[in-house]
Amino acid sequence: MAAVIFDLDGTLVDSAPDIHAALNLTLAEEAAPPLTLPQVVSFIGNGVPVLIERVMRARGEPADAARHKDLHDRFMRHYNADPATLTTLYPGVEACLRGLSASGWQIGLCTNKPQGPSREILGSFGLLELFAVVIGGDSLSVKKPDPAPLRAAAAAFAAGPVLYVGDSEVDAATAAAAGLPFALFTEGYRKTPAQDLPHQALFSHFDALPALLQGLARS
Ligand SMILES: O=C(O)COP(=O)(O)O
Ligand SMILES: [Mg+2]
Repeated sequence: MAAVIFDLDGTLVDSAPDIHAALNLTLAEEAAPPLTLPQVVSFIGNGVPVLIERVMRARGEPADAARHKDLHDRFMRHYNADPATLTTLYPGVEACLRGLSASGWQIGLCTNKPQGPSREILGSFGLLELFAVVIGGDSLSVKKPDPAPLRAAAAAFAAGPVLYVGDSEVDAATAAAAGLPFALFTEGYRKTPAQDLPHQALFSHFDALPALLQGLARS
């Protein structure tokens, strides 16, 4: 039985608009100027604590634990209140996931986003029940690119090939560290040229993914 584990932000979903909205609600509370969507996209990938560090750096603020906690907690209140309204599935994602499930693939999620909003986003699209395991940024004491979260997701599956699908430098590094074949989705939040990231396959639309996964599972 083959299994495929997916990253979430920038891979299955374009979640930046909701993250952007929650960050700007947080900044508006202190009459601070808003961030642009491209700025916020560039901050996503390493989980919420790093997202907030990057916001503070972009605003020229010095590192400060109390300030970081205040921004983090206020952001999470806004984000948890509304994580899915502006979030969209990338084209072909639903058909791809349902097709993989129907043809016997086991499916998992490994994301640096906390489990709560991750589950809520998948649930809002009616897709949560397709996932046999959900590992979020708060599931373990470490986040991707540490391989532990991906290994924890892979451990949910019985013997057989386990593949990973993601969009970013973090995902490529995590797959390499975990020793899993990696399919890179090229339309997400990546900042590095795809050819400079370790990967076993590339794809720009989810219609192409099932055939790629079949090939990787046989290799
Ligand atoms: O929450 C993030 O920073 C990114 O999450 P991801 O691991 O789903 O890309
Ligand atoms: Mg991602």
